[in-house]
Amino acid sequence: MAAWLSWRAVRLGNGGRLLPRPLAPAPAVCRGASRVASALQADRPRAAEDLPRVSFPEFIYRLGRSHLVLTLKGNCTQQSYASVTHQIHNKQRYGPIYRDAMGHVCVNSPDLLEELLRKDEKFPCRADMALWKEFRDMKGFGYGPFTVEGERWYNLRVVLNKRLLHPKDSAQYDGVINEVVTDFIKKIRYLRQCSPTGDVVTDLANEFYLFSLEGIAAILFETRLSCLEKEIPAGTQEFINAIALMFTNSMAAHIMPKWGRSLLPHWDRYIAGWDGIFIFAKELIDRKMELIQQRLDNEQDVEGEYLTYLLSNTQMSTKDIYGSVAELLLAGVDTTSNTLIWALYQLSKNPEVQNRLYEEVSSIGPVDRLPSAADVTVLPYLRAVIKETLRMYPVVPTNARIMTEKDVVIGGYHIPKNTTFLLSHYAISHDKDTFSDSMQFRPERWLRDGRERPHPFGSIPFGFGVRGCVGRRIAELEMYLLLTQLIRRFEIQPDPSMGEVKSINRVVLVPDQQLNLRFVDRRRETAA
Ligand code: HEM
Repeated sequence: MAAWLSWRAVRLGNGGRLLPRPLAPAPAVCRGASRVASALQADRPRAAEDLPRVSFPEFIYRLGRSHLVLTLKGNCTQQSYASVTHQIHNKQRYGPIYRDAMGHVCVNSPDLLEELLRKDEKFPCRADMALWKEFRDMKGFGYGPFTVEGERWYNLRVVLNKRLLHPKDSAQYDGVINEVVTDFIKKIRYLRQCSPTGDVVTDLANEFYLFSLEGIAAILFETRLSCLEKEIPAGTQEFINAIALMFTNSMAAHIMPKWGRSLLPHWDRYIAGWDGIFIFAKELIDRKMELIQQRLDNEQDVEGEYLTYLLSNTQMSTKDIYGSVAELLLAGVDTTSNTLIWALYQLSKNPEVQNRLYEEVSSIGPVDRLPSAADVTVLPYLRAVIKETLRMYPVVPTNARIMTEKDVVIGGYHIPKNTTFLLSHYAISHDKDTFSDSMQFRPERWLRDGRERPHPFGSIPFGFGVRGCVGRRIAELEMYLLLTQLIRRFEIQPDPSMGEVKSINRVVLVPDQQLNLRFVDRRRETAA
């Protein structure tokens, strides 16, 4: 997901606006943290030009180096454009607030992140979504939660939040998620049987991708896509290919000037990708509309979950429903799938954590009793495992905000409106001052057992405030239910052929290599 979160931001700059005159005399020329500290101490805010700035040659050098490393590892595609550790390096070199080579203001400490997000506007703006809007305008589709802005966005969120975000509402999806989890476990058993040792599942990223797609589609469309069958239906596979086509050509489509669109193939591929996504979503929505109409014609009650709610209980137009459902679907796949990959990877490397988790999830009863949403809310260690996974691997490593209404003072600097702020979530959640042993997987740090709580803005993987993630509750439920079922049945062990897996930034944080793990049956397991 989340191409929208940072690619757009990379292009925006400060909206072309010239920075205003300094409000206070410029400080002596010095770099990095000491300069920021002097701004923080100043009575009056300093000008944005006084912020330390990453030089263009340095930016190019780092970009080139990370591409070279990934290329040498055979892992450089159009999407892998930067190592995420540059955030940590930049903080060490420039301090907690600085400008990058494009002029965006990078916020890189929990305190400044809190200061910025608490000053967010009534209708927060994440980034310019011009290119996404262009497709929707071309084809007559409405805007979804990522593309709509201002009061219209707010009104849309009121509708979308209702059946997704409130814990009580999201809990109703545990039945449908459990069905998907059960099929996923069958698939895992089948796949490991196919391995020479009978217990290794290879390329887990692909399997979790299919799981997440099946799960989110089951919730949104109230329809199973059969992603977890041995043979994926042709239409579903075309849809998966369309998502990949759109994302792999997004970067080029963003960078190229309009006149280049007819000369290079990327624009047409980008549009073809969106077409595939919308054709698929539209077909499923249209089918549901027909069913609802039939029931209404027969004077029967209309029952169902999310799509039925959107179609029959809200004032949304059909074209807006197409737009919203497509965006929800896109946002709901890479995010949960990558988080699950990282969770299993860390559990395989930390058997003592896995044992503690196993003890906890076993407490809910026999392995063949499906866990409910209510069960998982009382499993603090399970929740801590997911929280710690998202701290170490924030799926969206860089988020963005633009203050569109007025200038803002952050960290003692006066930042003009329409400047893009890049929020360095990866570095912030690895900050040694906030998290001791910040490179270690320590779920305990999140337990409410009397220990000191980490800074509330140290790790905010779902964002913050009214524009925060709308899918948070169902993503958490999916991850809790899947982990509960997996850990009760299997001991997850590293595959000896695998070395250390590092994260790279492909807009979402992904492993730098294929992940294979061993799924070994637990001795206490009773169900088949
Ligand atoms: C581990 C799972 C997930 C993570 C870590 C995650 C993270 C995020 C983050 C960081 C944002 C930006 C928030 C902000 O700017 O303050 C976001 C927005 C969003 N997410 Fe998620 N997400 C996840 C799963 C999902 C799922 C399953 C869905 C779909 C149901 C979803 C739908 C959305 C949408 C529609 C937005 C845009 C909201 C808006 O602009 O109003 N996300 N997500």
